[in-house]
Amino acid sequence: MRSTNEPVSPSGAGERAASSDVVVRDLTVGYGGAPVLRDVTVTFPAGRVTALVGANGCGKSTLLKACARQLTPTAGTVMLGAEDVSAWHRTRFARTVGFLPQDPVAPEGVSVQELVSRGRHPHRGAFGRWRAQDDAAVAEALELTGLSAFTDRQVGDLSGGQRQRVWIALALAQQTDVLLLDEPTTYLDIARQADVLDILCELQRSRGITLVMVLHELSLAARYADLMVAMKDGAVAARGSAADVMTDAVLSDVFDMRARVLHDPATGARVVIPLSAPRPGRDPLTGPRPTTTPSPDPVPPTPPPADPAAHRGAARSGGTGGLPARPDDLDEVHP
Ligand SMILES: Nc1ncnc2c1ncn2[C@@H]1O[C@H](COP(=O)(O)OP(=O)(O)OP(=O)(O)O)[C@@H](O)[C@H]1O
Repeated sequence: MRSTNEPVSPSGAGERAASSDVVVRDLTVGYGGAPVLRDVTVTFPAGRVTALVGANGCGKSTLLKACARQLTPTAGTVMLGAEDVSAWHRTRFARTVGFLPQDPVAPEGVSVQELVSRGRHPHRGAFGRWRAQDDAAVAEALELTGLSAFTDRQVGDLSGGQRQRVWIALALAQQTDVLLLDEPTTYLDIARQADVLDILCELQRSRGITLVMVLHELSLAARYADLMVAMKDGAVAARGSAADVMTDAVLSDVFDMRARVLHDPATGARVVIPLSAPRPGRDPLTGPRPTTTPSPDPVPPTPPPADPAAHRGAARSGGTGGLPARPDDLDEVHP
């Protein structure tokens, strides 16, 4: 996969002006007449990276699908800037908005090159002619995703992670101003996750595209997104920077769990530590407490802090639940 320190060469779409905000207004949408989202209003800012986070089933994919015109709202609108996209011709929409669903299915027997080339369909002329710029866009997408050596392989023969990169390449080949990606990193190993997000964010910077991604890995979401939108029960529960959204309180609310967020000042990264629900005989961080005979050399209990103010702080935040002392280089983030 290509190093993201290299500039991304503009092939066709590279020098476009920044796209418009994606504005979701009073949106009610669902399946078979049953709403999943009710009166949702949220803006995904132009030329920025937004991460959509939230528990399984809270409506992230539904929101993305509505933005991609895969679902028809029963009320409300999706706008690009000041324009209601429901009125757009589908070719115009496909040239402007790219969408990668959660579990795309490749046609049987299709090669990597063929599938990625489908990203160029909206750009084909009146007679469907294939042009040099289409070749360039496909080659660039394959190179960016590290798939240049895979062009003749059948998509069905690839690993889950390789297949996911093919779908990302298809979305890149489409060269749209807006990219909506539903869990683009799910099947990728940790290095490929960072590669793909580096590439997407580099494209966002160099081309000014608007990127909206559903991400389950909160630490990655916090690291890469300019804006985080946390959803709960079909509504937006929190919206803001990682510092605003990645807090113990928001995560506890949105995911219905106890969590502790650590901030690494060296990298700016935020790391979420899920804590087990308090249960008798179970330490929230380390799991079950031994109930049998103590070891011959037991670790002495941690003495209470000398500073009474530290006691009060711990009590206000619900206590630390017997957590070990924080590493020195990690600052805890509080709401
Ligand atoms: N095609 C469908 N038909 C009927 N109900 C659906 C359909 N797709 C999703 N739902 C329901 O809509 C709700 C929201 O689903 P959605 O896929 O938007 O959640 P999500 O936040 O993306 O979840 P996950 O993190 O598990 O992908 C869920 O209750 C789900 O069962």
